[in-house]
Amino acid sequence: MSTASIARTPVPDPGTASASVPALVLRGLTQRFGNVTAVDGLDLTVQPGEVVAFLGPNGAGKTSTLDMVLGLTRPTAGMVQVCGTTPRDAVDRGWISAVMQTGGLLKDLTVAETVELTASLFASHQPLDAVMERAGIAGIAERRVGKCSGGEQQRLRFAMALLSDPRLLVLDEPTTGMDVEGRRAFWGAIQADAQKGRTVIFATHYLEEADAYADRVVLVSRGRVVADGTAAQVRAMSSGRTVRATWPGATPAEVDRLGLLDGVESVSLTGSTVTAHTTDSDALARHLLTATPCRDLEVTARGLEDTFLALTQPTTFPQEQR
Ligand SMILES: Nc1ncnc2c1ncn2[C@@H]1O[C@H](COP(=O)(O)OP(=O)(O)OP(=O)(O)O)[C@@H](O)[C@H]1O
Repeated sequence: MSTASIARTPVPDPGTASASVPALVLRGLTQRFGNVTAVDGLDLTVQPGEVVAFLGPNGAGKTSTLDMVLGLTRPTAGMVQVCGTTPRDAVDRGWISAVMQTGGLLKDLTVAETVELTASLFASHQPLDAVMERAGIAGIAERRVGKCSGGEQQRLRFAMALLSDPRLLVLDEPTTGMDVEGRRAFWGAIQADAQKGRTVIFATHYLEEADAYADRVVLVSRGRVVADGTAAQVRAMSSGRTVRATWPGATPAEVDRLGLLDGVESVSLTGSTVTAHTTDSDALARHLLTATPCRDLEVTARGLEDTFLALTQPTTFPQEQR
C-alpha cells in the first residue's frame, strides 16, 4: 500500500501528543546501504504547523530519510521522534501518514470505494465526505481510479492519508509527472489543509514548489542539511551575483583560473558559456572584459535555483587554489 497510514491499524489515543512537542526530531540520523551512506548524521527539528520542503538533488537522501521517519526502515545510527514517540508508535496512533509518488491504488474501484476500503482498515477515522471534500475529490467520487488523471490520483492518496487526521503529513515528491494545472490543484488542497494547523513535510525536486508552498526550506546534499530557513533566507545564504559570458575557445584550465580572483565562489564552463558565482561581480566583469576575449556578459542576482546549485555542487576548481 502506498500510504503509511494504512499499513497498520491506528490505536485511537488523541491527546497525549501535545502541541508543544515537536512534530519531528531527527538527531544524527544515519542510513548506510553497504558502502553507500545515504543519510549522514542528519539533524532536524520540525515544530507543529510548519510546512517544510525537503529539497535536494537526486540521491541526496530525501527518500531514505522519509522512509525512516515513516518507520519503513530502521536507521543505521541516530534517532527519529515523531510527535514525541517512535515512528512505529506514531503510525499506530494515526499521528503520521504519507502520500507517496506511485502505487497503492486499485484501478477498477471508484474513488469513493477506494476511500471506503481504506477507512475500513482503521479502528476510527474522519467522516468520508469531509475527507473527500478536503482533498478536492468529492466531485469525482464515482469515477473509476483508472480513469483519473495523475493529479486526481494524488488527491485521492491525499484523502486516504487524511482519514486518520494525522498531525504530520509526509509527501514524497507528490506531484511528479503532474501537469501545471494538476500541481496547482494538488497544492491548493494541501495548503488549505495545512492552514488548519497540520504539519507537512514534503520532498521535492521542484524549486518553485519549495518557494511557493513551504514556510521553511531544508536543503539536503549527500545526506546532510546544507541550508535551513525560509526560501528567502536560503537564497540569501549564497549572496552575490551570477556572471555569465561567452568565451569562444575557452579551455577548462583558463576558466578554472577565474577561481583565483577575489570573491569568485564557483565557476563552470558549458560549451563556450562561462558561469561564475561571485561576491564581487564588478571585479570579475572588469577582468573578463579586459583580460579575456569574453563577450555578451550578463550579471544577475542569484535565484533559489542558483543557490541550490551553489550549495549542493562542488566547485569546478580545486579548493587549494583559492
Ligand atoms: N535500498 C538501497 N540500497 C542501496 N542503495 C540505496 C538504497 N536506497 C537508496 N540508496 C542510495 O542511497 C542514496 C540516497 O538515495 P535516496 O533515494 O534516499 O535519495 P533521494 O534524495 O530521495 O533521491 P531522488 O531525488 O533521486 O529520489 C543514493 O545513492 C541511492 O542510490
